[in-house]
Amino acid sequence: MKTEIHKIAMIAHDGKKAEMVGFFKDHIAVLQRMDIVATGTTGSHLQKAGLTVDCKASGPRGGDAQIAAMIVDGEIDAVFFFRDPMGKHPHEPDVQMLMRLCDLYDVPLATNPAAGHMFLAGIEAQQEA
Ligand SMILES: O=C(CO)COP(=O)(O)O
Repeated sequence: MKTEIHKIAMIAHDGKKAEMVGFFKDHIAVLQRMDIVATGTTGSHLQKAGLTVDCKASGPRGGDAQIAAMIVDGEIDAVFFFRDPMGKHPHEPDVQMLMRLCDLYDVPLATNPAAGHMFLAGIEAQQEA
């Protein structure tokens, strides 16, 4: 696992987008120092909330797959993917692929806000050290 986190991916299913924006607001200081890539609709929510984000395609139109390719290329240090466990997603194979590649390439993957808070607490502690 990479110990320094510079570039992260942020992705949220529709039922989790409000939580993703709240999460961003809770951690605005540390997140603003990172390069952030996001799936399309998640990214536009984050942009509206004030974050500079590189927006890929919307998830159902291949955005998860684009971010998965970046993981293969070693371009992503951590993924925050707030999944909606109650939703059905037409691009579920892409979602599974992205998560599999996180495991294959040992990229930290937070699938809910509680894990995300712990990740960022760890990153903040590293940056202060
Ligand atoms: O569907 C998603 C993740 O699988 C998220 O995509 P959007 O951010 O474009 O809604």
